[in-house]
Amino acid sequence: MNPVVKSLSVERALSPSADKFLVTHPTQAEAEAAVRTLILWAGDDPSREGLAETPQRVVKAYKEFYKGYEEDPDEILDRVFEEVDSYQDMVLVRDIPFHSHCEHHMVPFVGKAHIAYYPAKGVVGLSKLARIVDVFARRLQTQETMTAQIAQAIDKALKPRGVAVLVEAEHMCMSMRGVQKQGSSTMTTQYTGVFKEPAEQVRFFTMVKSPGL
Ligand SMILES: Nc1nc2c(ncn2[C@@H]2O[C@H](COP(=O)(O)OP(=O)(O)OP(=O)(O)O)[C@@H](O)[C@H]2O)c(=O)[nH]1
Ligand SMILES: [Zn+2]
Repeated sequence: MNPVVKSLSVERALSPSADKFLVTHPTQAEAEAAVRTLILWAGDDPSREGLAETPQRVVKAYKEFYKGYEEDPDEILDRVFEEVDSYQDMVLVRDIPFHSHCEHHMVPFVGKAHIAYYPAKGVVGLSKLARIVDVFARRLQTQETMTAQIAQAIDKALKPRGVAVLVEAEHMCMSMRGVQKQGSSTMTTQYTGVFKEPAEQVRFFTMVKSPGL
């Protein structure tokens, strides 16, 4: 057995949202040791001055990159405002920037999400839609999974007449390594409810791509 895994003493769920998978969570010292191993793997000396504190910094940065595992989308979307004078048309928040990491290479993919919904019983705070993007972006992801998860979370919490999510991103694993195609972008969409109608998808796409402020 891998000695790092063997030495782990505490087993606990990584986060409430990951409770399906009971994850063995390493200690900070174990995580830092793993970074030192990767520095050696890259071909450098982890004890030299410039790298001595790097494992500590990387582990701290990972807390930010993967903060989404500790966050609960239901809690974020908990507050619904019902007093909107029977507003029923589409609500669209577009150009929500995000950084995520692909689960295949743990390399960033960076882009924008656009989220629309048709309210049924009320609306959510606009910032909450942007927060939902980060909940799922700050995990190891595929773009497809992230797109679907954003739509499902909004659908579940708000029960709107429909949700549309469009995500566009550049994957660094396709630009800085591997096939090395800089500038290519990937678009993914997920539609529920009334957005399954092609005419609604056209309206959504037209609004997303219309000239901005
Ligand atoms: N569908 C999907 N694929 C992704 C995403 N992020 C990265 N990938 C792809 O995951 C694939 C992994 O392919 P593998 O053949 O297992 O790994 P690899 O040898 O590193 O592949 P190359 O990137 O082609 O060098 C690659 O084609 C990546 O482009 C994503 O969000 N969605
Ligand atoms: Zn990748």
